[in-house]
Amino acid sequence: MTELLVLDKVTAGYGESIVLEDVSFTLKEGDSLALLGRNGVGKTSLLVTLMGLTRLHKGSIRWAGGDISRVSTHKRSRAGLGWVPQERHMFPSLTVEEHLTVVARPGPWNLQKIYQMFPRLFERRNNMGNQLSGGEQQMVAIARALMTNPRILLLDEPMEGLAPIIVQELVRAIRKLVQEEGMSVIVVEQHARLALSLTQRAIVLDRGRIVHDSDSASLLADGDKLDKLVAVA
Ligand SMILES: Nc1ncnc2c1ncn2[C@@H]1O[C@H](COP(=O)(O)OP(=O)(O)OP(=O)(O)O)[C@@H](O)[C@H]1O
Repeated sequence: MTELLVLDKVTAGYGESIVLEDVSFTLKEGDSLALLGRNGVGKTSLLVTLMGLTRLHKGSIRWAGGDISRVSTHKRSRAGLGWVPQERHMFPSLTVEEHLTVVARPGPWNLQKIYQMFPRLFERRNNMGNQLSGGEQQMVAIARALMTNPRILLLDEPMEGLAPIIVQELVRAIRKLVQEEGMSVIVVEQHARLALSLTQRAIVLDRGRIVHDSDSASLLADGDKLDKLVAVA
């Protein structure tokens, strides 16, 4: 399969300050990557950099064969980068269904397919954005990104702050996306073991640099190493 995303020695940050250094990796269509590391090591900044919202000091980002290093966020989104930021950005005056239809772009993901993936959103389709639980908001955020028919989903801590029962529902949906739909994903997650169980590959960042890159299963199997790298209990 051809390369979908290629980061080549990416050094980026906010203004003059650098938070990512010399970051290189390649993903192919259908790859799933867990992006792990302690708080503040640059995981969110990496997703934000893919969307063109930091200052790229050095290196390049290639997407589907073209250089997008200097391309606007809007164009990256149109080119198939589906970003689900940590803040869920619900509109209180829009229903669930309106949240989905306003961003729809042609492709396999439509309302019917979304409601199959998230039956709870079908039940809540006429509820307003401010009448949803945190978990339901997260589902809307993911569903909204899917409605743009992206070629990759960038998920920033999708399980954060959610009740265990909802986490299970989300995990099922993300697993289905990755394993059955073949969706390419990068998932940033504090719950390292959960993220590793959902993905094929894992990259660990420390102070903006890649300090580990392997398949997810082998990192999951090496608990000592994982704990050292991400300091989970
Ligand atoms: N908008 C910003 N302006 C300036 N510095 C920022 C900005 N956002 C993040 N940073 C800094 O960049 C570094 C990396 O932060 P980032 O949020 O990417 O880390 P993270 O690994 O996602 O952490 P967390 O798990 O806490 O979200 C931190 O030192 C942070 O203070």
